[in-house]
Parts: sequence; structure tokens; C-alpha cells
Amino acid sequence: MARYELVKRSVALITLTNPPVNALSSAVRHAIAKSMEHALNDPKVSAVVICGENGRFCGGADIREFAGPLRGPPLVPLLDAIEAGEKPVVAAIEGVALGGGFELALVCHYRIAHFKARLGLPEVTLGILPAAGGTQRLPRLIGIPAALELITTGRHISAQEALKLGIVDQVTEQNACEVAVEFALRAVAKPLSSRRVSMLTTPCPPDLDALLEAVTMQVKKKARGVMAPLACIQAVRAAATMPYSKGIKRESELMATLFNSGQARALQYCFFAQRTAGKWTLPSGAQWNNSKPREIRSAAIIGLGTMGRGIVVSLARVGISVIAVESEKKLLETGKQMVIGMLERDAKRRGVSASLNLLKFTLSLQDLKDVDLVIEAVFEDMALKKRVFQELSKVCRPATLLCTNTSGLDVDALAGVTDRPHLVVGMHFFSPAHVMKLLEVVCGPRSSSETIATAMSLGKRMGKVSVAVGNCPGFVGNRMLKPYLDQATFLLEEGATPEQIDKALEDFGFAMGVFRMSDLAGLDVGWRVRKESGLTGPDVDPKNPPRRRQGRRYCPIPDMVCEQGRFGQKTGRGWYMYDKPGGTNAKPDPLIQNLLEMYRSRYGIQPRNISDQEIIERCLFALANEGFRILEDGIAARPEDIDVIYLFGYGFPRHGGGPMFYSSMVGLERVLERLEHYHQAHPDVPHLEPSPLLKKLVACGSPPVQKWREHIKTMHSHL
Ligand SMILES: CC(C)(COP(=O)(O)OP(=O)(O)OC[C@H]1O[C@@H](n2cnc3c(N)ncnc32)[C@H](O)[C@@H]1OP(=O)(O)O)[C@@H](O)C(=O)NCCC(=O)NCCSC(=O)/C=C/CCCCCCCCCCCCC(=O)O
Repeated sequence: MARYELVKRSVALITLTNPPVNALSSAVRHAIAKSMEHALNDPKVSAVVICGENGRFCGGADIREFAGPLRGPPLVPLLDAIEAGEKPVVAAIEGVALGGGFELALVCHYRIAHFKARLGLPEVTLGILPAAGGTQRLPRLIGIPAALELITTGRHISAQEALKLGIVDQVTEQNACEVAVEFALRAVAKPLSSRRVSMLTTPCPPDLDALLEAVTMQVKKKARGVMAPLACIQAVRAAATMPYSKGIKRESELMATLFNSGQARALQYCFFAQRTAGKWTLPSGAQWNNSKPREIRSAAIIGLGTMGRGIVVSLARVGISVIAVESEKKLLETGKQMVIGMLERDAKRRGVSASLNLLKFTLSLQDLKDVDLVIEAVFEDMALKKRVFQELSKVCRPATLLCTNTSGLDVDALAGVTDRPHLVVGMHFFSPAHVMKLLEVVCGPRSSSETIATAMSLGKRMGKVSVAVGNCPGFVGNRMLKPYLDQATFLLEEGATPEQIDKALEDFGFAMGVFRMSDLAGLDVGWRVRKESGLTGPDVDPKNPPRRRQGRRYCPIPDMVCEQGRFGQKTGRGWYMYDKPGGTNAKPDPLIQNLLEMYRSRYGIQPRNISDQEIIERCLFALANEGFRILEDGIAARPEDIDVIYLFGYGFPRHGGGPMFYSSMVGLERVLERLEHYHQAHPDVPHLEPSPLLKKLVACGSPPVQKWREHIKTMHSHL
């Protein structure tokens, strides 16, 4: 777990050897302690260099160990002892120095970083704080404002920024380890006291309280209800106001509160869930590590609407040549100008030059005959999409992959009209596609493993979090959205307001409540879907729209809102009112209040006070209940996949872990009991009827999320 060598006759070189990221597991900590003891006691050794194997210094504490009882040498005394040693210790930072890895570097007397290295204290993103002295040493080294920013955001910084901030002593383009050894030899016999960061006095700004207050406000606004950043601020305050010996105790007290919290468990679950999602698997045995993706050099996008434009930008900025196709000259020109503007702004922000030379704009599908992959992003209309796929089938060479960006239509029906159903797959981007990280890769029953591997790998290349899902109406994300939206509108009928429901969801941690989100997405989208599925249309009596349709409860209020031309932000009116069309500042609208009151009186509904708890339970348990059904149906392979979709595509708060993890935190028995209660009260809402899988899991003693798969195995899989 750590290799010990003597180099240049007097430098002890300690190499951490715990692939893939040299995490500080109990065995690694043990090996560091032993190696340091050896080095400090060996008279031949005059200096020490610590580095990591395979070009990675250290990715921090072993997060997997947090789930069990803490074993092995504790980190704080180990690091204190390194700093207190009488021989100079130099950190040779290559790859990453994160969390505990960064804290290890901070106790070394000197730090040399490779120019490509990244450093940071990302503990806050895991619901904890840098509790191996990081909150006490970093402010002493670089001052309170800069330390606060790094610790409360968890941002990774480049070696160059670390040099500017005074975190590292030298940045090198050569082998950092070799440079560090030479550096160590020169450091021998130099006094070490000023190099022991814990002994430094924290440079304290005169307006400390005001600064801490301002950062607290900022953090509360950005991450509503999240505990870890607030605890980080308190720990940094200790570094400013207490000697190290007391500050480190405060750090440890604050860590103890966070460590066992539900938020920390949820955030650490999210870290692993995101990585698990990349490891897709099909019933055929094909999976991420045995299916080779094709290399994609060129792609075409059909349709330059909002989605198409975002997809073009996502592809071009990772170096893929893109042909963008529109049906009319005017649409093509508008799309082209928008794409160029987006790429230029994106390149400026990233400090690179815009890859405009990779783009071609055309009105002719004939230009697509040689591309490696096509993504269709036309209007959400099955007949139109089928026509496009038939045409593509004729035009593109036989090996071209044909992908659809549909948000819920049948991918297999599209595959069926082509000459290559095995090369057809869904790539469901989220709007705006160049910003949103989520990509649902929709595997049709005939999509080949190579096709799926290619779509997943292309998603990764574009920086997306890609999740493989099965083919059913709405796939995973949008299928689950229906019961969630339904509950919100039923609550409106019963007495709630859009702003009350949104506030409850935003206080829970959602980036946006359901009505604000719908206004942003456009209310006409759902209206069209309801019309197409026969739920509403010209046959419905506009004066007395029925509240039961297709054998179940139906809320006509969203249709009534759309009938008034209120389509959300884009029309300046929706569930809220906005200053102007396209405005984003949502204000409660008395007209909506009126509409709700008239509606209730027309149907004789006595409005009642609805608690935030009821809002959260009905919306979120209905959402998770559909997630259980999706697992039963084999549309998602694992609960982690569903959670990742909701975290990255729908603004579910990370500190809640996602709908499935949240259910397990609340307790599956409780979720079952509440769903039974609400279903009894609303028997005409089938989505509230607890799913068989939920019942099964409760009957099996409510196993942790990671074990649910064992209980789903026997069920049917569409993946
Ligand atoms: C940037 C990365 C390092 C690498 O990225 P990439 O190359 O893309 O690779 P990945 O796919 O992300 O990762 C590869 C695999 O490695 C696994 N991995 C990565 N990092 C870790 C890790 N730190 N631990 C374990 N495993 C890790 C990853 O899961 C992949 O494996 P798999 O595919 O899933 O199988 C990137 O990985 C990254 O960003 N990593 C995380 C970096 C990070 O967040 N580091 C901080 C960790 S927390 C920390 O360091 C904390 C330090 C303080 C410790 C103090 C401990 C004291 C405990 C005291 C508690 C007191 C309370 C007691 C109360 C009581 O009484 O109960």
C-alpha cells in the first residue's frame, strides 16, 4: 500500500500504491505511518519525498470506508507527526491531490506540483468537511477568503492557480517526483519551523465577521438546507480565532455532526451512483466492459430547434465534425447564427478558440451519406420522425448509427422503419443540451451492444452523465414525471397554490418547484401530449371539463391554463406571471388564484389547508412509486440509475440522494404506509397504489438500496 525506497543515497521515497486513486485506506495510512517512522529513524535518510503510483498523488480518504466502523491509524495524528518531523518532507503532486490527499500535501514542508495536477478539498460535496486539518491549515497558508471559497465549494484548482495562491512551491513540466527529490536534497539543513503550516498565524481580515456572514448568506442561497458548507464556515472561523490545537478539536466536533448525517450518506451515495450508472449491463451479458464502442469522428443533427442547437454545440466542442440539417432556409440561417454565437461564448468562457471549422449547415439530407452517426432532433411527432428515419435509411451508408432525441416516443417503432434496427438507439438529451449533464441512452429491443456502447461512450466524451434505460413511453425520467405532476395539480384542486407547492419542494431542496419548472419547460408541450393521447381535445366540454378520464382522476386545470394562451415563461404568463415574454422572474398571478377559486366553486370543492408534509409525501412518494414500477418492468437496471437521472435531469437535491435513495432514508415501511393511506383517500389515482416491488422489499426487511437488485433479478428486463 506504500513502497519505501532510498534514492540518491539519502532521500526516502514513499510511493502510495493503492490503485486507482491511491485513496488513504486504513492499510495505506498504516503503511505511511510505518514508512515515516523508518525514514525519521534511519540516520542515512536526510529528507523524504511522498508521491503516488501511476501519476496520481492521492484521491483522499477511502470513501468506501466511511460506511463501516473506522479502523486503522487515524489521519490527524498521522499527519501532525509528519509535519512535526525534523527531516524535510516534500510532496510530489501528480494527477490529483484531493481531500485527505491535499491535507497530506499540506503537512509536507514543501509541495511540488506537475503542471497538469489538480488540487482541492471536495469533502463538502460528500456532506463532510476536510477533517484532517484542512480547515485549519489552508486558511493559515492562503488566508481566510481564498480558503473559505475552496473549502465551501469543493472546487478543484489547477497547479498554476495553486502556485498563485501560495499552496505549492513549484510547478514543473518534468517528472514531479524527480524534481521533488532534487528539491528535498536542497532543503536538507534548512530550518523547518516556518514550513510547518499549523504553526503559522492565520492572516485575519479586519472585517472577519462581515466576511463570514456574507459567505454564509451566499451558501444558504445556493445550497438551501445543506449542512456541510455551513459547518465548513464554522471550522474556518476556528482557524481565525483559535490556536491550531483548539481549532483542530473544533474541526473534529463539526465533522462528528456531519459524518453520521443523512445528508453525508446521501451525498456519498450520489458519488458512487454516478459511477455505477456508467457500468451498464444487458440481459444478454453485454456490458460496459465487454462491448467495444465505435469511434465517432463525424455526426449529423437533424433539426436546429433548441435541442438540436445544444446537441451541435456539445459535439463540436469535443472535436467532432457536425453537419446540421434544417428543412427551410430561414430556419437554417437562424439556427446557424445561434449555434455560432453559443460556440463563441462557450469558447470565450473556457479560454479556447471556437471550433467553427467543424461545422457545416445544409438543407439536404444527401450530405449525410458519409457521417458516422446521426441524431434526429425534429419536432416530437412520430409520423414526422418515421419519415426522417426512412429517409436516413436510404441516404446514409449502411454502417451509420441512427439515433433519436425523442423525449418519450417508441424508439423501436423508429428502428422498425429503417434497414438497420440494430444500429438505432435513443439519445435523450435534456434542455438546454449543451448545459444539462444528463443523457438517457434508450436501448430498444433490437439495439446492438456495440450501438449502446457507442452512444454511452459518446455521451461520456461530451461530458454527459449517461444512463442506459429501456424503451417505454417517457423512458425513466419523463415516465416518472407524470405521477409527480399529477399530484401537484390534484393538490391545486384540493386547496393549494402553485407558489405553496413550489415553496415546499424548493425548501426540500429542489432547484425549482414543479410549477416554476413547468413554466420554464413550456406548458404547451404537456398539453400536446395530452391531446395526442386522447385525454383532452375538442370533444371535451370547455364549461364543464370532466374530472375523470380514461377511468381515472384527471385534473383539467393545466388544459384551462393553456387554453388562455399561457404557455409559461416564453409567453410571459403560465402558472406565474413574468415581466415580459422570456422573463424569468416568477410572480404569483391573481388571475391564477381566481381561476383556482372559480374552478373549486364550480365543482363544489371545499378548499382545505394542505401541509408541506402532505405536499412532499404525495409528490415524492408518487414519484418513487413509479420508480419501483420502472425497476419491476426492467426499464432501469438499478435504483442508482433512476436516482442519477433525477439528480442530473430534474433538479432533485443531491443531499436527498434521488427519489429511490430518499425513500430508503425515509424508510420503505413508512413510504408504503403513506402510499396506502393516500391511495385509500384517492382510490381513483392508480399511481398512489403501492407497487408490488415496494411491498416485496418491505416484506424482505427493507434492504439497503444497493441490495434491491437482488430482489429485482427475477423480474422482467427490457435492458
Ligand atoms: C478525480 C478522481 C480522483 C478520479 O476521477 P476519474 O479518473 O474520472 O476516476 P473515477 O471513475 O472517478 O474513479 C475511479 C475509481 O476510484 C474510485 N474512487 C475515487 N476516489 C475515491 C476515494 N476517495 N475513495 C474510494 N474510492 C474512490 C471510484 O469510485 C472509481 O471506482 P468505481 O468505478 O466506482 O469502482 C475522482 O475519482 C474523484 O473525484 N474522487 C473523489 C475525490 C474526493 O472526493 N476526495 C475526498 C474524499 S473524503 C476525504 O478525503 C476526507 C478527508 C478527511 C478524513 C478525515 C477522516 C476522519 C473521520 C473521522 C470521523 C469522525 C466522526 C466519528 C463520529 C462517530 O463517533 O461516529
